[in-house]
Amino acid sequence: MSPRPQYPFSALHGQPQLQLALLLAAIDPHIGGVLIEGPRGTAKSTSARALAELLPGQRFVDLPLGASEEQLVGSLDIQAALQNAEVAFKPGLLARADGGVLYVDEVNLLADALVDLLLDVCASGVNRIERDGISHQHEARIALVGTMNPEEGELRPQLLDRFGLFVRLGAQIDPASREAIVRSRLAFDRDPHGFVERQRHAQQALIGRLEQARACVGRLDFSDALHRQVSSLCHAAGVEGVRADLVMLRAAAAHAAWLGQEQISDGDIEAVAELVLAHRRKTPPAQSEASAQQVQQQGRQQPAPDSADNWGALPPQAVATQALSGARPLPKKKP
Ligand SMILES: Nc1ncnc2c1ncn2[C@@H]1O[C@H](COP(=O)(O)OP(=O)(O)OP(=O)(O)O)[C@@H](O)[C@H]1O
Repeated sequence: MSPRPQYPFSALHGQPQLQLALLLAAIDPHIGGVLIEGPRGTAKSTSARALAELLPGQRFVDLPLGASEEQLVGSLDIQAALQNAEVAFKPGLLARADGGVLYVDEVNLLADALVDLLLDVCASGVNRIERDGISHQHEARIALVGTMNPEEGELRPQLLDRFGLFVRLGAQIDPASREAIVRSRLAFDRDPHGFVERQRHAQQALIGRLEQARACVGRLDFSDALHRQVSSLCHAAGVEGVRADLVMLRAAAAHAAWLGQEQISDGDIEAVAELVLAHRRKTPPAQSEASAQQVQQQGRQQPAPDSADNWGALPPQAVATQALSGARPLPKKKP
């Protein structure tokens, strides 16, 4: 009997902002991961596990709150290095998560130094460790997913800013969504293999799409006009530094790649802006919107991540729906 399967990504209900943020972070890990704020039982861990299944490595690594720095980055056996003149590296959790998802539940309760380190490695894509003049490095292409419940303590603003994207899940789930979620979950629990088999086609579509997006995201470039639009949005939100600008451009490119576009458009920027700005904004949204609109002179606004829409049906622009419905055919692979 094969092992019990995971609940599939294609069967997640609603939460379009969460699904979008996870997919973007998986397309380009340099975005710097996703921080999810929300109450218990809202599919935070289920979605992160489901995301791992869409990735080639299919790796899902849980970072325990008590983890040490050595457990995280790995360790070097200095004795062996001196005796055998070769580096003996014992992989840590970061090495295990390479090519997959690293999940940090209650990241706000993790030691600041560890969060710092984690964010550094995930954003750079490389884990480099050095001990007594001996060093070793390995790739760390990781989609980082952190969760926090604000009732249990805030994350320091410095660390907050270093998470690429932010999603706030609403506390209330409307009755229709509850019913749909519970119905699916019960069906899965009753017959996990049958459930997964029925989702196979939709899952394969997501996997193929993600693979293509990851392959082509690096080729996408943006015009000066789009760059200007990003600068004005970030300026209007009163964010510190330029990390938000960098993340917004990367996230917009990932969004365009996900949709199979040849170019990044202002629609891509609008789709990701709130995910990038929500946790960095110093200027209240209404004020910053007015100010950004002066520059942009156009703009479909997407719902703020804490709006009631979190639980509703996916809006038309929700990327996962587009993939699942097949509304937009996959572009032909370039040779
Ligand atoms: N939107 C959803 N789509 C599918 N399943 C959902 C959804 N929301 C909740 N569930 C189901 O609710 C249960 C709880 O989800 P999960 O354990 O992922 O929550 P969590 O947010 O990680 O909670 P905690 O913070 O307590 O760890 C799971 O069985 C999951 O399948």
